Amino acid sequence: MYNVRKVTEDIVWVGASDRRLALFENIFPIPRGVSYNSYVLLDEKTVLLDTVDASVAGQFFENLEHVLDGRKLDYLIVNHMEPDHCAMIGDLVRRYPEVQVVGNTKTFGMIKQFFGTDFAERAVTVKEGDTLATGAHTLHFVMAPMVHWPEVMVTYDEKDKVLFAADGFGTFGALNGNIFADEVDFDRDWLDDARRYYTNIVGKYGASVQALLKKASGLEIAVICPLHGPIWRENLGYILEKYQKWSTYEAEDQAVVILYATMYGNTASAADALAGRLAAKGVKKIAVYDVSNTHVSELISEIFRASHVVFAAPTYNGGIYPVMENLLADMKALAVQNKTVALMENGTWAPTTAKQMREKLAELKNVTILDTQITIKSAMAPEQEGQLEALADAIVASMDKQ
Ligand SMILES: Cc1cc2nc3c(=O)[nH]c(=O)nc-3n(C[C@H](O)[C@H](O)[C@H](O)COP(=O)(O)O)c2cc1C
Repeated sequence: MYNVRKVTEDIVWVGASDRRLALFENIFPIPRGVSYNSYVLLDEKTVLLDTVDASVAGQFFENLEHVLDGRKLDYLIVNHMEPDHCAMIGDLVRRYPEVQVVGNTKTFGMIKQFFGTDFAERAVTVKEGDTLATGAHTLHFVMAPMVHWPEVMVTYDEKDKVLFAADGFGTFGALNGNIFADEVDFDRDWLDDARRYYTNIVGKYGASVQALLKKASGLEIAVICPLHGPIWRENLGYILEKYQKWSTYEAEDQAVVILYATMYGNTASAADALAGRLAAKGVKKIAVYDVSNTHVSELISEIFRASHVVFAAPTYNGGIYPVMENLLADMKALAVQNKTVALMENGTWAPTTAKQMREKLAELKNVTILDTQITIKSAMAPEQEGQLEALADAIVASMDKQ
């Protein structure tokens, strides 16, 4: 059964959701599923903006056929060539043989790589500032390289003031009938997934996102249509402010996140003890995670959110406990920056993780590593109470008063 919704008078959402996929990109757990958004503009010409992942192809083509209602498809605009959006280009061309494919030079390079042809006979190559008049609407093409692939562009509809934002403003989570952010409790139910999506998938490219936000600030935007998750047509400032913070690596909250690794529970106990001391000193909303039991994408998201992060890890064969080492590598890969961090190490005979974690964290930009740190020899001793207090004091002293 078709399932479509109007975004504006002339623009229709024809996307679909997958609630079966366990791992997005075969990495990220998506217990709430994911949507693949696609949009049709019905004007004198008909335009499709991006296709969908192969997993929802059946639903997508049923939606498209319903919306076109016997009309031919004139244009496909390819804003992003990642296969969760471009997978159906080949099928689409077979089903709608008159369609012209609109993309930039890099788009067509990738189309050739994925589909073995660059559809030269139907290709419309656009560049920054080019427009496409479809009747009452004029579409503007704005290049958005490395948000988060090189070929990415966004499309702006001048008439309805709609920005088709590619993966920008996207989030994990299936759409459940309510396709607009103002129809859901975004802050309660979606923000964590939006942050996890952004920080893990786009997070490395903050400078590119900043460049796009600057270009977008010159446009009058009433609606943001992302390729995943809810559409924004109200309170755009909310999500723009989040993007401003995430892309400049500014913490959303003055908050402490404690990340510990443990085999036998002693480092966990010390981490909890620190959390307790911080709470006693008035720190609120402290978050504590076991790195082995929390997906690294959630840890990355929490690290972006908070101003302060404590890393607590055992020494393992002379190195950093592997799961913690993996997290530190991921932080570097995703260009995490602008944090205040503190360290706790454990070791039964030669604890060295604090030094090693310090070296890795020092490679990140704009990271302040507190001098006060704690070494645990197997289990934290009651005599170390003073050290716990001192570390908690150092963390509190480095936090902005709110
Ligand atoms: C496989 C393995 C390797 C370890 N390697 C070291 C090491 O190189 N240096 C050290 O001081 N302790 C080493 N330890 C000891 C742990 O770091 C220590 O027992 C620590 O207390 C574990 O903390 P936990 O109770 O939080 O798991 C090792 C432990 C294991 C199981």
